[in-house]
Amino acid sequence: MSSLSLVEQAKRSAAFAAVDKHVTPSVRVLGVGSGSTVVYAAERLLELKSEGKLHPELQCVPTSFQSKQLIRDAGLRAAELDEYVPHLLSGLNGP
Ligand SMILES: O=C(CO)[C@H](O)[C@H](O)COP(=O)(O)O
Repeated sequence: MSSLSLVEQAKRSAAFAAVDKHVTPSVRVLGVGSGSTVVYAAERLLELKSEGKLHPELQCVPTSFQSKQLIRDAGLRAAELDEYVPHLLSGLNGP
Protein backbone atom coordinates (compact mmCIF):
# COMPACT_ATOMS: atom_id res chain seq x y z
CA MET A 1 0.00 0.00 0.00
CA SER A 2 2.73 2.56 0.94
CA SER A 3 4.42 1.90 -2.42
CA LEU A 4 1.42 3.44 -4.14
CA SER A 5 1.57 7.06 -5.27
CA LEU A 6 -0.62 9.56 -3.41
CA VAL A 7 -3.10 9.54 -6.26
CA GLU A 8 -3.33 5.76 -6.23
CA GLN A 9 -3.69 5.76 -2.44
CA ALA A 10 -6.56 8.24 -2.77
CA LYS A 11 -8.26 6.11 -5.42
CA ARG A 12 -7.87 3.01 -3.26
CA SER A 13 -9.29 4.79 -0.19
CA ALA A 14 -12.23 6.12 -2.18
CA ALA A 15 -12.95 2.72 -3.70
CA PHE A 16 -12.77 0.95 -0.33
CA ALA A 17 -15.06 3.58 1.24
CA ALA A 18 -17.58 3.27 -1.60
CA VAL A 19 -17.67 -0.51 -1.33
CA ASP A 20 -17.95 -0.43 2.46
CA LYS A 21 -20.77 2.10 2.33
CA HIS A 22 -22.80 0.65 -0.51
CA VAL A 23 -22.09 -3.05 -0.84
CA THR A 24 -23.91 -4.44 2.16
CA PRO A 25 -24.80 -8.13 2.52
CA SER A 26 -28.30 -7.33 1.24
CA VAL A 27 -27.00 -6.21 -2.18
CA ARG A 28 -27.63 -9.05 -4.63
CA VAL A 29 -26.98 -7.31 -7.95
CA LEU A 30 -24.07 -4.90 -8.34
CA GLY A 31 -22.84 -2.97 -11.33
CA VAL A 32 -19.05 -2.91 -11.65
CA GLY A 33 -17.65 -0.14 -13.82
CA SER A 34 -14.35 0.30 -15.60
CA GLY A 35 -11.13 2.25 -15.17
CA SER A 36 -8.27 2.39 -12.72
CA THR A 37 -10.24 3.04 -9.51
CA VAL A 38 -12.52 0.05 -9.86
CA VAL A 39 -9.47 -2.22 -9.57
CA TYR A 40 -9.35 -1.27 -5.89
CA ALA A 41 -13.09 -1.78 -5.51
CA ALA A 42 -12.58 -5.33 -6.74
CA GLU A 43 -9.78 -5.76 -4.21
CA ARG A 44 -12.16 -4.76 -1.42
CA LEU A 45 -14.95 -6.98 -2.77
CA LEU A 46 -12.54 -9.91 -2.62
CA GLU A 47 -11.75 -9.10 1.03
CA LEU A 48 -15.44 -8.86 1.94
CA LYS A 49 -16.16 -12.10 0.13
CA SER A 50 -13.42 -13.89 2.08
CA GLU A 51 -14.90 -12.46 5.29
CA GLY A 52 -18.39 -13.73 4.34
CA LYS A 53 -19.77 -10.19 4.20
CA LEU A 54 -21.29 -10.28 0.71
CA HIS A 55 -24.66 -11.61 -0.34
CA PRO A 56 -24.09 -15.33 -0.98
CA GLU A 57 -25.74 -15.06 -4.40
CA LEU A 58 -24.23 -11.71 -5.39
CA GLN A 59 -24.27 -11.15 -9.15
CA CYS A 60 -21.93 -8.50 -10.57
CA VAL A 61 -22.77 -6.84 -13.85
CA PRO A 62 -19.61 -5.67 -15.65
CA THR A 63 -19.43 -2.67 -17.97
CA SER A 64 -16.40 -3.93 -19.86
CA PHE A 65 -14.07 -6.85 -20.50
CA GLN A 66 -11.76 -5.38 -17.83
CA SER A 67 -14.45 -5.38 -15.16
CA LYS A 68 -15.59 -8.88 -16.15
CA GLN A 69 -12.04 -10.10 -15.54
CA LEU A 70 -11.82 -8.24 -12.21
CA ILE A 71 -15.09 -9.82 -11.08
CA ARG A 72 -13.93 -13.29 -12.05
CA ASP A 73 -10.49 -12.78 -10.49
CA ALA A 74 -12.26 -11.87 -7.23
CA GLY A 75 -14.16 -15.17 -7.41
CA LEU A 76 -17.48 -13.40 -7.97
CA ARG A 77 -20.18 -14.17 -10.52
CA ALA A 78 -20.27 -12.03 -13.65
CA ALA A 79 -23.78 -11.59 -15.02
CA GLU A 80 -25.03 -10.09 -18.26
CA LEU A 81 -26.49 -6.59 -18.17
CA ASP A 82 -29.78 -7.55 -19.82
CA GLU A 83 -30.40 -10.24 -17.19
CA TYR A 84 -30.47 -7.74 -14.35
CA VAL A 85 -31.33 -4.25 -15.57
CA PRO A 86 -34.64 -4.11 -13.61
CA HIS A 87 -32.85 -5.18 -10.42
CA LEU A 88 -29.67 -3.15 -10.78
CA LEU A 89 -29.86 -0.67 -7.89
CA SER A 90 -26.18 -0.40 -6.92
CA GLY A 91 -23.09 0.26 -8.99
CA LEU A 92 -19.43 1.10 -8.57
CA ASN A 93 -17.46 3.26 -10.97
CA GLY A 94 -14.54 5.66 -10.89
CA PRO A 95 -14.84 9.41 -10.42
O1 LIG B 1 -16.50 5.90 -16.53
C1 LIG B 1 -15.43 5.42 -16.81
C2 LIG B 1 -15.13 4.89 -18.15
O2 LIG B 1 -16.24 5.04 -18.96
C3 LIG B 1 -14.39 5.35 -15.77
O3 LIG B 1 -14.89 4.67 -14.69
C4 LIG B 1 -13.99 6.70 -15.35
O4 LIG B 1 -13.37 7.30 -16.45
C5 LIG B 1 -13.05 6.64 -14.15
O5 LIG B 1 -11.84 6.05 -14.51
P1 LIG B 1 -10.63 6.02 -13.48
O6 LIG B 1 -11.08 5.18 -12.31
O7 LIG B 1 -9.50 5.41 -14.23
O8 LIG B 1 -10.37 7.43 -13.04
